[in-house]
Amino acid sequence: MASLETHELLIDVPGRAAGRCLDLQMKPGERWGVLGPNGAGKTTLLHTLAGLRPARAGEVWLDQRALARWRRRELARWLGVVFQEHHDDFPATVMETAMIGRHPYLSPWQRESGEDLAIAREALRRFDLDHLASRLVSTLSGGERQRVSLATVLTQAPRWWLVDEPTNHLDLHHQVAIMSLLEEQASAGCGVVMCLHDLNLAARWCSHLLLLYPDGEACWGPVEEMLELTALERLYDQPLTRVEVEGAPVFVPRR
Ligand SMILES: Nc1ncnc2c1ncn2[C@@H]1O[C@H](COP(=O)(O)OP(=O)(O)OP(=O)(O)O)[C@@H](O)[C@H]1O
Repeated sequence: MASLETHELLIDVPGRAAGRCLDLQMKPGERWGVLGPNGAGKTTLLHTLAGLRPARAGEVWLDQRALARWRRRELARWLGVVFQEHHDDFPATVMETAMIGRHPYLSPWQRESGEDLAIAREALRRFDLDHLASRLVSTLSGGERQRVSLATVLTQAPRWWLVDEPTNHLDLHHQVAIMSLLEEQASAGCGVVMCLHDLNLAARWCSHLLLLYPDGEACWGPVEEMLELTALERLYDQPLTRVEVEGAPVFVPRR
């Protein structure tokens, strides 16, 4: 059971006095959405889950082993992270960037094989990036760069996807494409944790939700239990209207 768990985890949000300890049990096949207003700690949590940032207290466990006991290289095969910000200072093409996803599988001096290349090509095709394979990433639009980041993680083929705002910069077609891909990954036995700002994408595509409040409070559970109007209004400090569309809840901010 390659589950991702947090044991009495307190994320380290600078300046925050306290918060609720998180005891999450996230299982392969599940799609967790992390919701909360700006500054609530969504990215901090994601980075803590990835072992990129120390917790204030508690531990993250992956596959029944504390993250601290994993070797970095081994972890790189298990956890794929899509960051919110793209740092493309290094002049690399789209294909070269996607191929970074194969590095955890290669020894230091080993060159990528034809199979590695085929995996990267397929990931680029999946994100409509094949025609941009030889372009420098620095010349791409925001949405194209986001798709390169996602394609790089698809090339990496991790067991867990940790994605900070997957639909950032994406047009509607590509928003649905990435959410479908994450659903597909979960159906194939991967786990997904994604920070989202769009309540309606969360309602439609997530199996579980974690609500993070700015004061450090938190609650979590299956999506149908978490989409409670007053809890969401308190979360965003924003009156909302709930309607049903095609049997699914849709939340609209009230003016
Ligand atoms: N290195 C840092 N130094 C000081 N404060 C920080 C640092 N990193 C994060 N913070 C603060 O911690 C809080 C949580 O940040 P985080 O990025 O996790 O929020 P978020 O919920 O992802 O927000 P958003 O929705 O805006 O992306 C914010 O108030 C942020 O300013």
